[in-house]
Amino acid sequence: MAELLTDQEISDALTKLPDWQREGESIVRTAELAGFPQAMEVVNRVAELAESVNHHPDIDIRWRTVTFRLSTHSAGGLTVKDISLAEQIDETLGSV
Ligand SMILES: C[C@H](O)[C@H](O)[C@H]1CNC2=NC(N)=NC(=O)C2=N1
Repeated sequence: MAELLTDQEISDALTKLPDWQREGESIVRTAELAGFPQAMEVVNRVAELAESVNHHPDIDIRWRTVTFRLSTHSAGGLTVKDISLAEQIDETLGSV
C-alpha cells in the first residue's frame, strides 16, 4: 500500500501543482471549461487515466466547472498516487 505523505512532502509537491490546494487529507482543483461538452470530454479522459492507474478522483461537474478531489482512500490520506494523478489531470486540462 502507498505510504502517506508528510505535511512537508505535500507542501513540496504542491509547489509544482499551483492549481491545486490542500483541503485536509485531500488535494482539490477546479477548472472552468469552454462549455459542458468540453467538461465532459475532460472528465472522460480523466476517467480513462484513473482506470489505467487504478486510482480515482472524486469529480464534481457543474455545467462547465469541474472539480477534482484526490485522496488515497485505502491509506486514509495523501500518497504519491494522488500527486501523480494530479499531474496527469493537469496535462489533460492543458490539452483541451
Ligand atoms: C480495489 C481497488 O484497487 C481499490 O479500491 C482502488 C481503486 N481506486 C482508488 N482510488 C482512490 N482515490 N483511492 C483508493 O484507495 C483506491 N483504491
